[in-house]
Order: sequence, then structure tokens, then C-alpha cells
Amino acid sequence: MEAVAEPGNLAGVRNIILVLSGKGGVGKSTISTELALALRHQGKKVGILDVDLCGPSIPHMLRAQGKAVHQCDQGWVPVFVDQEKTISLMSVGFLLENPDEAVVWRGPKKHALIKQFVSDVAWGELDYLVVDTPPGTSDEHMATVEALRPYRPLGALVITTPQAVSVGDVRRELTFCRKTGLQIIGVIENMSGFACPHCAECTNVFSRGGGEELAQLTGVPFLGSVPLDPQLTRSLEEGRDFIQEFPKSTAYSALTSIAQKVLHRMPALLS
Ligand SMILES: Nc1ncnc2c1ncn2[C@@H]1O[C@H](COP(=O)(O)OP(=O)(O)OP(=O)(O)O)[C@@H](O)[C@H]1O
Ligand code: SF4
Repeated sequence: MEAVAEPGNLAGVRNIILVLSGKGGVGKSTISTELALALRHQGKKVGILDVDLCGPSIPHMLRAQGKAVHQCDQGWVPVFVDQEKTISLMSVGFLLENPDEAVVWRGPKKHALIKQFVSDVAWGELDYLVVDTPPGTSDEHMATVEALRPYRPLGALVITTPQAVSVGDVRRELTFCRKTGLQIIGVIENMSGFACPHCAECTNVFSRGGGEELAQLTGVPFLGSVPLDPQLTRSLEEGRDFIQEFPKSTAYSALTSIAQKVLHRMPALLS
């Protein structure tokens, strides 16, 4: 049986979720953020590790930009995004002098930071740690998976948009998971239709169902479709809690249903 290591700063973290996508801009950071908020609303304590070194957008989405990361005996203390301290966040965005400056580091420096993020953040007790990764399957993904592999349960959520070109990228992402021994929690289709802010109508701007079809073809669970919702875009822009503010929206139903499926699927990854 595979060894289960639970040392150091991840000792109090009960589940780790890696969020992956084949290409950029499909909503990986959006899903990471909203999943964390949805899990929090279901009473869970959640941490977010933003490993997207070149485009750390989560501090903005959670209105935490400009906050400072402090040091303690165990390493970095993550930033708490709410007063109740139910969501904590660590991002390279907190370490840059100018948050608009691009990270142009070479591979070894990126690897070192990822390793440090995995080992040196004092998360304390967490039900879920959501890890937002850069798009694709780069060296950074290898470094992240290698650093996190000893910790279980560890699973991957794969985000796609409905179009065939994005679905093709996801196929490569699933191959990456299989090759690196990463268990797949499921596939999520984002930007799946346009949810009208005035009525419940959902219009399929692009084709629909590519994510579900791919999940079926590859034997991976399909966790749900999240529509494009202008209220969600605005909430992310303004760093507001969409899950709290729009409980009647189609995107809310989709996101909370996905969070419940994740809660249900995680223990199964141990068996
Ligand atoms: N379901 C949705 N409804 C409305 N807006 C969305 C939705 N999903 C994503 N967006 C918007 O699309 C943009 C891209 O999303 P996001 O930054 O999450 O993508 P990403 O895959 O993380 O990108 P990157 O490749 O830069 O890491 C953001 O402005 C976000 O607000
Ligand atoms: S989506 Fe259709 S029904 Fe909804 S407000 Fe727009 S036009 Fe009206």
C-alpha cells in the first residue's frame, strides 16, 4: 500500500483538491474561488493555495489584494479573507512588491517557490485545501504534483469550456493526471451557456455538453455545468461573495451542487 505522509504544515489539512485546465481563461481561478466559498457555506474550513505564479488572480477575486503575509515559527501565515477566519489564502501575489509585475522566473526558482508553498505555509486545521494551478501541464504542475503526492486524499478537478478545442486540451490534462498517478475527482464544464440576469433563461452561446461527453468517453465523473453569469463576473471583479449574494441564480445552484459532489467524492479517493 502507498505510504501516507502527513507531516509538517499539511498535518491538519484533511483533503487537497488540485484545480487544472488544459488552457488559459476557462475559469480555473473562478471555480477555485467559488468552490472555496461554496464549501465554506457548507460549514467547511477552506484554504486556497494560488500556484498560478504568472497570473495570480485569486487575491483580487477575494478582495484580499495588498494584504500582508506574516512569518511565524512554522513559516508563512496565510491571509484570512473573512473575519470569521474560515477561508485562508496564500498567493505569490502577496509576495510581489508590485502586484501588477509579471513573474519572469526560470524553472528552478519557480520549483523552489512551489515546494516552499507546499511545505512552509502554516495552514493549521483545514477541511479542504484548494490549489489553483497555471493552465496546461508545465513543469510547475509536475513540481506541484510531486510536492503534494505524499498527502492524501489528493484529487484533481479538471475545468473545461464546452467547445471542442478546449475539450481536446482537457483530454491531455486527463492523460497528465493518469501518468502522474493523480486521482481525478471529476470534470466541470464552465461558461456553459449564458444565464440571463433578468430571467432564468440559459442561452447556449457556444456548443454545449462537450465536457459531459468527454467525461463519459474517458470514464471520468462529470460534476456539472456552470453558466456564464454576468453577476458572477461582477462579483469576482468586486471581490464579493457570489454564493452568499445570488442564491437564486442558476450559477449558484450549479456551484453548490458541484461542491456537494466534491464532498461526496473525496472520501472515495482513499479507497
Ligand atoms: N461562469 C462564469 N460566469 C461569468 N464570468 C466568468 C465565469 N467563469 C469565468 N468568468 C470570468 O472569465 C474570466 C477568466 O476566468 P479565470 O480568471 O477564472 O480563468 P482562468 O482559467 O483561471 O485563467 P488563467 O488562464 O489566467 O489562469 C474572469 O474575468 C472571470 O471573471
Ligand atoms: S434572456 Fe430572453 S427572456 Fe431573459 S431577459 Fe433576455 S430576452 Fe428576456
